Amino acid sequence: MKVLLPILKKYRREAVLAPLFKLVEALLELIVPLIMARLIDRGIAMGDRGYVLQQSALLLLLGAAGLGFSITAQYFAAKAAMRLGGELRHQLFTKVQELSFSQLDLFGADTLITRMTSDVNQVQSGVNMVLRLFLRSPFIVFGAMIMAFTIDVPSALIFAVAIPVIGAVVFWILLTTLPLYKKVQGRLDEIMTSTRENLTGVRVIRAFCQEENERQRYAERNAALFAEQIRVGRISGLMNPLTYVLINLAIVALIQTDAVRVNAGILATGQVVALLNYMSQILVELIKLANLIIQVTRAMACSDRVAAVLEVRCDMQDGSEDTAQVFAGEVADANGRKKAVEFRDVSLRYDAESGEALSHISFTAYAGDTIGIIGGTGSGKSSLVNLIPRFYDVTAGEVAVFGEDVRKLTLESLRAAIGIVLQKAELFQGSIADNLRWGKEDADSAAFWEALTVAQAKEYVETKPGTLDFHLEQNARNLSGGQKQRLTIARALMKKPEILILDDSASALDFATDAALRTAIRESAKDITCFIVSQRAASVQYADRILVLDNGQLVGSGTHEELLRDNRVYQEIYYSQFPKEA
Ligand SMILES: Nc1ncnc2c1ncn2[C@@H]1O[C@H](COP(=O)(O)OP(=O)(O)OP(=O)(O)O)[C@@H](O)[C@H]1O
Repeated sequence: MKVLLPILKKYRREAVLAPLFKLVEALLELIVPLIMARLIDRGIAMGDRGYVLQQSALLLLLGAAGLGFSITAQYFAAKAAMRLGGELRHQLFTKVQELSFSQLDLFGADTLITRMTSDVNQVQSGVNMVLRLFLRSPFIVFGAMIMAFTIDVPSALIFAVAIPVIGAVVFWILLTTLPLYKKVQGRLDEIMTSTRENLTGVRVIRAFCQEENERQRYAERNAALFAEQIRVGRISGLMNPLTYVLINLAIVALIQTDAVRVNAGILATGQVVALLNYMSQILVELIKLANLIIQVTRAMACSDRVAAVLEVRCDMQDGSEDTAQVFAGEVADANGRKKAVEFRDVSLRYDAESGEALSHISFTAYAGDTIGIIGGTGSGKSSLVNLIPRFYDVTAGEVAVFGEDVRKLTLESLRAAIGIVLQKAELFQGSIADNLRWGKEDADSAAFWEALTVAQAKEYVETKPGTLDFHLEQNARNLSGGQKQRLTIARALMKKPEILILDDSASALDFATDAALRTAIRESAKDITCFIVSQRAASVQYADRILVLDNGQLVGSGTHEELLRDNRVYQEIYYSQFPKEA
């Protein structure tokens, strides 16, 4: 509710008008049995045709007016609910953009997708129903009871007993199903994860003939969701039969009592019809109320899940200093060199349970240096470079860019100064130019071609229909792996960054292109500080300095020649790729 109320306040006109119109409709509905009673007792019983016609016309008028009020109420309720849904989705999207990488890792992409789609839809339809029914249904239930009292007190006492009993049943079902709905949504998350994994990895699944296993796993998850839905359905399915049985028992009691009272001349037939009518109205409204409660229960469970994301405060505080100014103000050392990146005794742990991904790393990269980072899989190479644009915060120590702790720099200016090409080439639907504009919004075609040339992508882009306007499909599936990588490198170069990080981003390139790429980068921007992460010794061997990582520790630092002479880990990596005899 905490997240819903402020949004609903913005649409208070619709949120107030919808229940009000429903209330007027309910009022008209409550008058109908009274008119029917008069029509029977005064019109039909006394054979007054004119009165019958007059009252029938009044009934028709009430029906038409009720319909009009109902449609207007539906309109306002739907409008408020849709606006709320749209705004919730927007807020979630904005929050997801704000959260740190660790927080995103903690939630996981799949649950975030379910929360932004299915959960928001549930909340939206819950709110729609609440606006229409939360005043109307109780009003009819209690109004009908009061009307019954005005007709006949002993008959009305039956209402007074039936309604709380039914209320208790509904309340019990509500309490029992609320936690179960949360479990159902959790199972939906699992299905979502499984679906996404399967769709994105379909080629690998087929290549490894894992279709049957995957089908099996999916079936298990689906069965778990089904079982959970059946459990909750069994309990909530009791709602209608139980309430019907109770109301019908009350109707039986009512007929029994009233038959005697009609015989005794205390009640007229029309009044009995009105009482039965009120009982039926109560039945219909209680069923609606029960369904409303089920829907609201579900919507509340979903709104809690949405609120859980919205209430998270980003654990990464933005700094206040501008990176460009810090860089301009930096004083060169005695050798005339400026520090670009410095790791001061840095350790990183992704979460409390796991071990350290990086332990006590210290090194300095000077402006214009090319730093190679090499190590086995999982040795911490990506973790190390991810700390420079502050994708994660260090657990201990300090990462400084241009001499200043990255935590003191504004994230925007820090990331604007860094071009990063990630291991997995992510491109977006749109033209090649659209993708390159991510690096520089107002770039012209000369800038595009310059970046493409350095990234060794010019030749293949020229062959594509429409060249810069060539349309990339989802995940750029109409490009090869190497073409995608070169385009992501060009996109990073568009920024003209001070620091360029290539995180294993030349792995799909052949050795000649990889070498040409490194030379072109060096020639195009002499002052650029370049980090090249790779498992290939050939990609890093010409770096000014190579950092060797092993199990999160910095086990070597030096030039290729120094490391080849003294460093066991580097020797192992190098000779595994270039055997000595070769
Ligand atoms: N987001 C994350 N959450 C938790 N643990 C992580 C995360 N990213 C990496 N790790 C862990 O940190 C360690 C170092 O991973 P990292 O990706 O930095 O290695 P790497 O040297 O780049 O490996 P590779 O060459 O295979 O890409 C690994 O044990 C990995 O499981």
